[in-house]
Amino acid sequence: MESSMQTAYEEEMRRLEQTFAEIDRQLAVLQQIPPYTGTDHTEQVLESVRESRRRSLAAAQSEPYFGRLDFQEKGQTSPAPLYIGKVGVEKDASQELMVIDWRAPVASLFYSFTGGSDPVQYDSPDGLVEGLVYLKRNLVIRKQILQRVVDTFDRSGDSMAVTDEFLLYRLGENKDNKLRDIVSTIQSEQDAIIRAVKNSALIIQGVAGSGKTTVALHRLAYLLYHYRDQVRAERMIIFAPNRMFLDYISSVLPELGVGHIQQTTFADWALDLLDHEPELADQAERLRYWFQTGAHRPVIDDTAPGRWKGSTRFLHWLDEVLGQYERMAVPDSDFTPWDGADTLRAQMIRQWYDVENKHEPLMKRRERVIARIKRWMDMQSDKVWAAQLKKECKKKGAARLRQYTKLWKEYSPLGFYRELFQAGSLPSFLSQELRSRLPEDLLSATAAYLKKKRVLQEDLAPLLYIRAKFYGIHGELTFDHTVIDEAQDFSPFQIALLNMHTRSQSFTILGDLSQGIHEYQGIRAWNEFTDLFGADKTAYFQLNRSYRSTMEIIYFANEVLRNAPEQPATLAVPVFRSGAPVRIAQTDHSDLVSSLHLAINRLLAGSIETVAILARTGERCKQLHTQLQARGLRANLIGADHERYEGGITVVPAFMAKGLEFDAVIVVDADSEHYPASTRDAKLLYVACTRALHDLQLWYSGEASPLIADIAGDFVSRHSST
Ligand SMILES: Nc1ncnc2c1ncn2[C@@H]1O[C@H](COP(=O)(O)OP(=O)(O)OP(=O)(O)O)[C@@H](O)[C@H]1O
Repeated sequence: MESSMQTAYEEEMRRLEQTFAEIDRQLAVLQQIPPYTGTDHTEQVLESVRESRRRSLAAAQSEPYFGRLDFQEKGQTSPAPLYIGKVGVEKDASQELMVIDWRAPVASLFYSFTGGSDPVQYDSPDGLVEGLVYLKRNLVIRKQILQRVVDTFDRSGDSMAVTDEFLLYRLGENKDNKLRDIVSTIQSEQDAIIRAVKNSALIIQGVAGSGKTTVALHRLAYLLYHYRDQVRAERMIIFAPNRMFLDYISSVLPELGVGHIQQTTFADWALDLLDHEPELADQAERLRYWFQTGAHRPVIDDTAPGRWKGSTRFLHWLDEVLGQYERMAVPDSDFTPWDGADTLRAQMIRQWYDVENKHEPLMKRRERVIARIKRWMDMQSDKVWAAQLKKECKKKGAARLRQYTKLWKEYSPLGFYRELFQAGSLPSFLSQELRSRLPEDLLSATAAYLKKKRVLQEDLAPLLYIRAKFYGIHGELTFDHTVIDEAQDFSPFQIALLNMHTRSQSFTILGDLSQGIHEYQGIRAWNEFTDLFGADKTAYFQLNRSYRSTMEIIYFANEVLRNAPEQPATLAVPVFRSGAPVRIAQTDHSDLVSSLHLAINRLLAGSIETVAILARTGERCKQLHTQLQARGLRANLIGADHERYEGGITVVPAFMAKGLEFDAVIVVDADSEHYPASTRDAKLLYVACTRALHDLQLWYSGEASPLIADIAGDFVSRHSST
């Protein structure tokens, strides 16, 4: 160790000991107070504050901070060291901040500072604070042991740039089966997103591995800290593509000290709201259909059911239908409860519906008007004095009301939706002209599913839209903030629907158009979403640096995209982390499994811990998995319904691997049949390649995929056998 670093290490050891002593002291004080279990509200609140303090101090006890920034505020005579950790620690006696919470305004300097001798500033509650940075230091403390001290900027040194040394050290580590927090190495472009203001729809286009998912989770922790009076964790929601992905990201928020945020898939959330009246059609079947290769491959254009039903055109169509329903729902007939009673004119009922309950949702209006008719009927029966006659009138009245309400049918969202597609006579609120605007095959295919109470993914947003129009959206179903991950696979209709559930358009929407492999339901350009919010209510960010993979892997994956007929808008820029060249190998069909077995063992014998075999289809994965198991290799097979990602060796279809990462990836069947030269296939292969952190191999037999056939450079090595 150089002597200056030795001195730095010793200095940090002393500081660390003082911090531990203070944390221990504060914890001891808190632990001496017996937990309050009584019913007094004030005491309960105080106890919950103490409990959360106990928990955060306990977490800080083993790793109190990870960074130090020496900052001299304008007007001060010398720089002061600021220690930054996951939770703030104040010295009780002096209120001096021993550790600053990473989300505090001053901590933003630690992340946004990119070097140079010029003054820097941060936004504090009292206005802009200016000053000079003297030192940026990263500290690795594990289980109370100071393991590393790395200076990434030193004003007294030779270079004025912040170095990537510490970041590279972190990126070089292997990954287990969970995504982790990145508080110690958040980059300035990521920090800008994390700290962006709450009330705007943030749309983030980020290349594979740019940290989108991670950044979104850190942003939630930031919003909870910064807007603590306006947002609650229970009122925030994250939509992720599948349950396995939710499991994969489930550690980050607890690591950041955040709990209770709803994390779900759109389908699970929607089906809950629809009381599980419909059932989702078989997902595996659907994926098989859209991801097949060869002559039967479906064409994807704007008439694909997912794109059609996910469009704002369909939303407007539904609006027209619901408008018709609103106009025609009230029966155009007077109501006389029994012979000899007054008659309630249709016009009056209409007035109750159109004027007095105008602001209620449709089914609520129906309920209110019918309740009003009942009250009117009670007033009528009050005029009848003879008890027996009164009883008869009431009975008659109830029967006639039943007749009347039959004319005013009560619908569930599914029941209503079904009528829109049903063959035969049209419901009164659906004109022939309106119906004829739906494509014929869409009508028949949807009707066939609905007959069995089954729906497709793209039916869920329309159903929820009908639900909202029927019953409204109550407080508990509105969100303070909504995060949508892999948003390129969402439709404009879904986003419009979620906007109805989200206060102040407070969204973090993230995705990558180059990974848009579910184009049959997703978007092609981000303006399909920005148009919904309006340009002034949207903030657009781009993340182009990729942190997951080595330079070699990123260069290679970029070439795959370049070989597609449609050129990508942006390409990933790697951080300077070099590894082995991407290995393209020809393999013989007959010894594929033994080659895989060998290659996996070779990888595991080195520094690799997680390996994925990525194939084109679920069936192929099943086959390979069985054969590998037969050779005694323990591997996890991941299918459409998989709920957990266990790490180790994984066999998974490329489309299911989206969002995940592995130390090493072997893409099998990278031939011209499985990955022809189409943009769809290029995106799929890009997703597959960018799952790898350190090692990527593509194996093919026969003819190599045209997407990889002529990629050349020192980032790739070609082999005639595996
Ligand atoms: N600032 C950072 N410091 C350290 N690691 C980082 C940083 N940013 C991202 N990473 C790492 O890069 C990897 C990719 O992150 P993440 O999965 O959030 O990216 P993504 O953009 O959502 O990727 P994809 O679109 O491919 O699913 C993760 O291992 C994450 O920990």
